Amino acid sequence: MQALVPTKPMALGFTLHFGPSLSALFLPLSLTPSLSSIPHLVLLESIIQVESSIFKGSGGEPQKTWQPSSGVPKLTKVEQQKPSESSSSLQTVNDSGPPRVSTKDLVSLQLPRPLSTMDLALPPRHGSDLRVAYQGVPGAYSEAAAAKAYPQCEAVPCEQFDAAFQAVELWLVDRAVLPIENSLGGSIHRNYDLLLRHRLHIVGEVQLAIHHCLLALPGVKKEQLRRVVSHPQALAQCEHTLSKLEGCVREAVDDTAGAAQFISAHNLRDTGAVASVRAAEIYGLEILMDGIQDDCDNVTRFLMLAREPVIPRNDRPFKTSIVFTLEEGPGVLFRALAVFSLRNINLTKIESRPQRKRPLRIVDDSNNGTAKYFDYLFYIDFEASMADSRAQNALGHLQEFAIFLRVLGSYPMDMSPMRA
Ligand SMILES: O=C(O)C(=O)C[C@]1(C(=O)O)C=C[C@@H](O)C=C1
Repeated sequence: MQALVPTKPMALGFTLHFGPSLSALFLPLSLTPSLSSIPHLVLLESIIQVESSIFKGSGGEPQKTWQPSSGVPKLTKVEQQKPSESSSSLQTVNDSGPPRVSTKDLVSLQLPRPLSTMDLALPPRHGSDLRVAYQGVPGAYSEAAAAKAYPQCEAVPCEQFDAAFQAVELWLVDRAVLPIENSLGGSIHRNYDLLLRHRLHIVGEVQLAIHHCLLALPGVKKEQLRRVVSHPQALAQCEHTLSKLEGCVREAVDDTAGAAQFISAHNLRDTGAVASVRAAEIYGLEILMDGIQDDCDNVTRFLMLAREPVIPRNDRPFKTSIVFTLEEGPGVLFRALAVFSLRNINLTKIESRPQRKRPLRIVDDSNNGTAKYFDYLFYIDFEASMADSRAQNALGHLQEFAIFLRVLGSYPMDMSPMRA
């Protein structure tokens, strides 16, 4: 676990080091103007990475850099062997003529093999070389979601959601895992807005059971607390329990684990944090209360984001997320939803967000009291893959009358058992 410290040499022959120092090991990524003002370097590295991902090594994972000599055993002369005995051994120095290479030899050479359509259909890299951005500091639920989505990945903390989006766009990380909705608190609107503002693709989803604890410095009693700090969603999810803590005010901070870190760093004996068991372990806090969420079924759904989309498939349950806008008028939203119902496509989520650039629409200025409507963006998740003709036809139909339509991603549904 570490803050964002890309140390890979860039194409211009020097190393970019964005991480401040070792002492800031847990400092999350914040994209500063100076960092975003180096697009040419980033572009160069992007090109390298695009090229390198064309090749696959024998381990089944795309290699970061393809070096023709790296996996190839040195070709040495096979001594004291008659040619007839060494038909399967590769000889470079052969006095009796050029070496003969059999297919068996080629297998042992471990040359990169060409990609097949099967490789392309595989989910994106889940290997240990993947860097995954999340919002928060170590111990945040988002970090656990990143680990569930990409086991053994290197989770990269980011200060804000926006920084996580940009980190993927700038090739500083490979993926981002960000919360989109919670079963108690509802939608995380900021991420809906950012999905539209950025050009990333949803490549997967992961659902995480959220188990909140009330944490404090060792030895502190519940009655001593005058303040409880946490992420606003976490505070809302524990409303019932927290309202029973007398004389305690609630304060929102960027993330749950950040709240725990804050108490620990400032030795605050009058402050508690709502955070995870892992946050308690990392920041040396004690668990005063366990499982304090209002409902034991507290689940947050996270999206996995990447620069490239996954290739939609039909052989396993897929979900597709879209965003669109409509003309104003009676029944237009009804017609939009009907394109799915007509094809028996199940909708799993619908969300509307005001259009920032066009928040008000004057519909009638003939009266004294001018009527104004809000204009909305509609976000819909439906249970079908873009490889499914029903989905293609539904979106073709929607496109006939939607002013704007974008597919945010078509990706495998999270069917895994719930775990915290
Ligand atoms: O603060 C964290 O630990 C987070 O990962 C953020 C977050 C959220 O944004 O909803 C994630 C899951 C929980 O629902 C509470 C907070």
